[in-house]
Amino acid sequence: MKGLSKSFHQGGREKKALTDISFSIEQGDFFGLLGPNGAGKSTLIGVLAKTVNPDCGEISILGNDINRDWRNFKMCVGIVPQEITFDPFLSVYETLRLQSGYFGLRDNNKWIDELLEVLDLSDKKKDSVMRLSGGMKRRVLIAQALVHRPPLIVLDEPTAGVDIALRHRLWEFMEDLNRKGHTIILTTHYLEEAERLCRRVALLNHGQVAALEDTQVLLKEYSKDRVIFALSAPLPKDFPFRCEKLPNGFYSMSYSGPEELRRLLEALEAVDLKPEGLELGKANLEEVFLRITDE
Ligand SMILES: Nc1ncnc2c1ncn2[C@@H]1O[C@H](COP(=O)(O)OP(=O)(O)OP(=O)(O)O)[C@@H](O)[C@H]1O
Repeated sequence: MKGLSKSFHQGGREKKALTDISFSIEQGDFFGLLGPNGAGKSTLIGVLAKTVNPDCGEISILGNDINRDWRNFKMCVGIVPQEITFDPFLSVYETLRLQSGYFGLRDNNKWIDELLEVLDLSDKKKDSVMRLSGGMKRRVLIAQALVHRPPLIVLDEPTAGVDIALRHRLWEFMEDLNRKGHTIILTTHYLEEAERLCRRVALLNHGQVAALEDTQVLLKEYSKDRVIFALSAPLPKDFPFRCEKLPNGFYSMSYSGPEELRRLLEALEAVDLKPEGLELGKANLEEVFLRITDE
């Protein structure tokens, strides 16, 4: 996508939801789209779904422009929306057949059965969608987005409000889809989820790209590993490392790499202090997120 911008006008006021968004996602990537509430993630997904008309900019998938090649474009992408909306009178199976029809796929039953199997919905296929539990409805939404085997799958908060067991199953399912060659865009408020799954992330803030990086690079750049320990005596004032005293009396220090940690331990030994209850904390995406969105 290149130069995408979108403003909404409400009550005579202009709200810029997206400002000059430009980035590309490589085929086969597992890409995280992150950002606080109101950052513009849903608007961007709306542009991909063509439910939001951008003021300017271009967007294409595998060389198909959203306007010039809409028929091919829509075959390239499957979107799992955040909100659950179904035709209440249809069964799970009918819902998926209807969606197949939308893509002009008449003979799609074999693939629908496979999807139902892998999403553990086979025994629900005749049930009305509205009678399913929230987690099951979410799985039907995923099946619906996959009926046409799109190379790009966009998942807008697919695990919001689902229990831990199902969340893990969905993670495995997404990883499997990615292994099979599907490119995935995932938006989530669970940063642990993004950290675990996404190879690259874009962080949107106030409608702009605030960071766009390999997840591991971002972790290295913005957040440090941390060591927490207790001491039997206070640290001397001229101690060469900056340690923060926590409310529980423990000390915490950020460090980069094992060499710096080794030097800290040696410095403690040099002043006859022995760290107790030493705990190492890994850098995490939550810290990166807070730091960037705060700035
Ligand atoms: N249809 C609309 N009319 C007016 N303003 C809108 C509309 N859709 C979005 N906005 C505004 O655009 C901005 C971006 O909203 P968007 O829903 O894209 O954010 P988001 O990152 O998806 O947030 P969340 O994490 O809460 O889902 C917000 O300020 C929002 O109020």
